[in-house]
Amino acid sequence: MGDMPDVAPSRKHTEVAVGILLDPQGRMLLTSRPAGKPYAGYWEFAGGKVETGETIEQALRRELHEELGITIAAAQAWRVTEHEYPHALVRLHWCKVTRWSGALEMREGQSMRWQTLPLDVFPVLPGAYPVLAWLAAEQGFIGFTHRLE
Ligand SMILES: Nc1nc2c([nH]c(=O)n2[C@H]2C[C@H](O)[C@@H](COP(=O)(O)OP(=O)(O)OP(=O)(O)O)O2)c(=O)[nH]1
Repeated sequence: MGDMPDVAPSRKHTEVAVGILLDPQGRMLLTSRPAGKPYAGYWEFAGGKVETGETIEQALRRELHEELGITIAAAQAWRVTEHEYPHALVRLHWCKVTRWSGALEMREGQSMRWQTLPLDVFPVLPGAYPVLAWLAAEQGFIGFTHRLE
């Protein structure tokens, strides 16, 4: 045990850093999951798995650079959620990102949409539903946040 990195509180979770990119008008960036990944074609917030030794912020910076070609300024951890999928039990570390440099490029062949509530993209990864509810509460938005069919 002495050599184990003191990062993940539980080994059974996959730690994921997720970025809620917000533009100056408060719109949120949603991207579609590329072919070949679980839930391909589902809409999500950009991000990905934390690698050994990385902080959440480092992982988010790496993922957003790899996926979107941007370099983010400081990201602040906002909420943490968990979701159980058939393929994995994930712990999602949600961060709001309002400042970045570089133009958005879809480096993995994804699609992107700037969205306001209610989202018009469909389907959305179920692991993102709770965060949509919190964003709605923050914005004073009442009603369904996303389509279910
Ligand atoms: N990026 C992202 N992942 C989410 C969201 N909601 C949600 O449940 N997840 C889950 C889906 C996946 O199980 C996990 C993210 O893993 P991933 O497979 O996309 O990560 P990755 O890009 O590092 O993948 P890879 O290198 O293994 O291909 O988190 C979300 O809004 N954004």
